[in-house]
Amino acid sequence: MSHVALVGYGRFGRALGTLLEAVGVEHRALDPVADIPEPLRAHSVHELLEGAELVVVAVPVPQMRDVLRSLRPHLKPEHLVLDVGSVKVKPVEALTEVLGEQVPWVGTHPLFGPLSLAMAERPMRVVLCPNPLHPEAAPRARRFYEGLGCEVIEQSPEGHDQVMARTHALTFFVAKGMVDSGAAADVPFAPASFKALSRTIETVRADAGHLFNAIQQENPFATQARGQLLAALQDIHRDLEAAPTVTQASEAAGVAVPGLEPEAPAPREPREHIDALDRELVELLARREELARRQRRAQEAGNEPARTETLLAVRRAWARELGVDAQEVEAVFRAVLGSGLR
Ligand SMILES: O=C(O)C(=O)C[C@]1(C(=O)O)C=C[C@@H](O)C=C1
Repeated sequence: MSHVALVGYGRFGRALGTLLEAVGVEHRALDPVADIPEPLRAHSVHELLEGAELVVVAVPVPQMRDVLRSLRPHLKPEHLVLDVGSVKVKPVEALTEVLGEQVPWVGTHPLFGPLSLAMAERPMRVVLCPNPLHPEAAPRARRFYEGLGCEVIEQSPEGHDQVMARTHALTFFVAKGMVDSGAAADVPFAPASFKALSRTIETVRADAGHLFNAIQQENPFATQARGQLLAALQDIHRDLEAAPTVTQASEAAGVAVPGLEPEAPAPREPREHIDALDRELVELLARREELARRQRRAQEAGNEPARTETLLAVRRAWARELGVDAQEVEAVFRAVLGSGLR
């Protein structure tokens, strides 16, 4: 494949570059503000696009239209332009308006980012929004993403944004509420149920605001989803305040109490939990294999046996900490290190 042109080298552009490198796809990047390593840096739009087939626009959604306008005079019908924004209705409007029928384009949303890529999380999913102006663009984009190891889901821009309003936007909304109200600050311990949200809370804290604003303000369905959530929370709050106990409140107002509903799911058998855990173990082995491959590429050849001994000693210590037989755990890791999965 000819090289991929990355327009924008922020958090996502850079992370995508690493993924391209991992699968051996050459890329070049242009960004007036980001630090781009010299071998990858294009010094002009002309240099960026020359010889490229795929042009990935990885800029904040509010800048998309202007960036597309500045690229437009340099784009040719041989190019394929993809955006990677977290919302789809507005970027697709900008693509339609600026590139129209002349230059092939398609809207896409990779449902992963720098954090999940750094941890080699799988599956990597991408939503693709085919458009009638360029029916051949979606299959080309699908081939590109599948070549990177992604699963591709096709959706309309509206369908995509409706789902994102109820998932992405609301999760970040709740997480930001917890950050801003101080609820999530310096918790000394937390129950397991908090863990699912804690990653989003960390993302909200690390985000300079671009991601949060894009998924809330650039999604035409987010206002309504937030309003519905707030109304539901107000109702729940009012019911809780009005009723003396949870059980009485649920009987009076229909608040669902897990486990008390007649159709509460039956607890899973240990066998099913074991199957689920084993599936997770296999997924973890796949991620470990990928990270180990990256580590081998990054690190200089050194004293392998000494490294292995240190690694095993740490795992034996973890085993003791968790009350598992240290020798058994060592044997498992020796098997992993000795297998093709290392
Ligand atoms: O993996 C990360 O670093 C992310 O934050 C990924 C994440 C998210 O899960 O919120 C961020 C924005 C994208 O639109 C999709 C995924």
